[in-house]
Amino acid sequence: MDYEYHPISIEDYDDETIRHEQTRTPTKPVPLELMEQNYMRNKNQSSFDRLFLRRLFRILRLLFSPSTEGNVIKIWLFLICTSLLNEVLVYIVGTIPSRFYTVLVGKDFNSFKPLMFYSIVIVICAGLGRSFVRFIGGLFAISTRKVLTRNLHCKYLNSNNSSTFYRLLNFRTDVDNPDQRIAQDVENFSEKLRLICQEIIITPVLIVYYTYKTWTLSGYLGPLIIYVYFIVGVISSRFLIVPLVNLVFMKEFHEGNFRFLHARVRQFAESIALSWGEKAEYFQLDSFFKNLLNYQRQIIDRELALEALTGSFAYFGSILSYLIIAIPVFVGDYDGIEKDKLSGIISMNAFLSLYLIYRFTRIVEQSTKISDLAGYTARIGQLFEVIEDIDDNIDNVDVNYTFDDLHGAELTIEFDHVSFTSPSGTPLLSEFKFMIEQGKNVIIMGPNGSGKTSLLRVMCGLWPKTGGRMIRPISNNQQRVLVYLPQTPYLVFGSLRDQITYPMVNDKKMELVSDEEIRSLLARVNLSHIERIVETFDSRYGADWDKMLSPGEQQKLAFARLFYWKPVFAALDEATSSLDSNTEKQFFEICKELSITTITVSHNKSLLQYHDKVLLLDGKGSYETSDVDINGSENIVRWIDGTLRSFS
Ligand SMILES: Nc1ncnc2c1ncn2[C@@H]1O[C@H](COP(=O)(O)OP(=O)(O)OP(=O)(O)O)[C@@H](O)[C@H]1O
Repeated sequence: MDYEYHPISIEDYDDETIRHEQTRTPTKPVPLELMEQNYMRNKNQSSFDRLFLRRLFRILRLLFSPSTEGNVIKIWLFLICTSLLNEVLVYIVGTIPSRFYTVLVGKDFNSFKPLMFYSIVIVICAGLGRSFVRFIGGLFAISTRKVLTRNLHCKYLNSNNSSTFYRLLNFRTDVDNPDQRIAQDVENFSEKLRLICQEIIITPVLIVYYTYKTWTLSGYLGPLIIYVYFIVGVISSRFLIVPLVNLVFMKEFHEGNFRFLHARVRQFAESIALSWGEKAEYFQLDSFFKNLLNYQRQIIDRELALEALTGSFAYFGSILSYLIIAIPVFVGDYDGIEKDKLSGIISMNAFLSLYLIYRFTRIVEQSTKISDLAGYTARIGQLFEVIEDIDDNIDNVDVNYTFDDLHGAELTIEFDHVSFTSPSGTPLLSEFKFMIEQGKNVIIMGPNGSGKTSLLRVMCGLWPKTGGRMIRPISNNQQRVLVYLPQTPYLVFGSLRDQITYPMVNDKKMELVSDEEIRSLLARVNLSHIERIVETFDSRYGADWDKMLSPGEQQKLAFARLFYWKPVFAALDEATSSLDSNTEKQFFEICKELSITTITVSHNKSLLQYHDKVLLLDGKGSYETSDVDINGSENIVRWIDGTLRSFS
């Protein structure tokens, strides 16, 4: 399936088209306000209906699948058993006062002592029972979080199609803040689910039991009235839950933006401070925060109405039990029964129906938690759907070959009539026919925004094409085909050894890459002095790498990574922009020595001397190519200047 760019205007968004359209047609970024409007308009994305149930069942299926690693089923069964035991203990504790009453009225000291001992033991057990229910509830929440987060992580960053997260972050305008959804919404979901389950896990068993008991004492009318009462409660609370679900969804959207903004202040602290930008940041953060508070306030307003309804519902339940008892009394069913016996029947009846009603009110009382749960379910469910949608629609027209297919021949990356556009629909290259050959360095030049970096994105399979195909090699375990170095290197959240070996995934890095090897790589890129800055090669410096090294040193470290991997091709996207010309020369010479073919993006004509071919892009779809003739460097510069002038 080939991707096409068809920018969709926000007006075109409707429920059904969004998901399907956007999978095939990545759109230009949507401003935050429009995204918010879009969410508000498509409230059924976060509704409390069949979609909610479908998403919830999907999540529950994942949690309770026997192959799931989190032991959720075992913990769930354990929670049921502990809750039942706790219920029995609570019941026994409830009988203690009447037993004391009998013993005290009869002044029976002999029975008082064992009763006191028994009561102490039972009360301690009941206390322990309650704590255990909470403890196992906590384990349940952890397992839920573990299963959901790991599953999402796996789909987001560890799927067969390695660019799922990139497409999600760059092309999907229908999903905000995936990081917030994975980190925060899943946790909130797990916590709400635990609270609801803890409250009502054994309710079905108790309801069946007490329905039967009430039926035998008061006939079918008692349970029937209670069931009607419950259904009315559920239906009326549903009306108040529906708007709450969307508010919770929206609040989390703003929560995500707010956190992201704070993270950016941290990341760009120096740039902000050097541009005296504190006030601007303060006002921006404050306006985001106000938005967030606005939703939080709307939620508690709505919750007040919901709480008032469920509270009144609970109190009404206690009166209802007397109505149930009154019916047989006034209809005359109990006529002829002695008064003493009648009061016993009435009190038993009252107890049973009250208990049944209490169980139902506990369910209705979960309404606010259920509305939160529905909001989080919408956010997590939507993320699952979009990720799968991306994976189902991967561009698969390209031909990938491995080293084994080559039988010793040279590697090439071939663009076969490739066309692509920018996300806003501007054609950047049309019918592009070009071959990058092993051993022949290529330099890509052109005006700003002409699509040089985008060509590398297409080459690496990140951006979709509107036509054509590529024939390209893929890495195997022994040899990496391509390493990409951007202008601002990506420094990982780890140690010096991690910086050099990135993206190696191996706990045995220390054995695979010796300290000597690191030292020699550092020496090759003139960075030996950073050995003095770090404690050890394995001390982790988190986000501090950006501060510890100057931009030029960061670029040098990126080259150390390149020289460690020795790939066949290196895409150097302005990767030497902060280096002095001697270092630049030295690095291109090392690339040659290590047989690394460079695909360089640069505006710097002094780099021409290290390349064999030049590719000029005009940013409107056309391109020109030429061999770089070192002997006639003035000629090639003249040709480039002339061609670039003709482009504009
Ligand atoms: N994520 C994006 N969303 C929307 N437009 C984008 C995105 N990324 C790039 N573009 C647009 O695509 C066009 C090509 O961008 P690209 O980064 O490839 O240009 P470039 O030739 O590398 O520019 P420069 O010389 O400034 O580095 C630009 O007009 C840019 O605005």
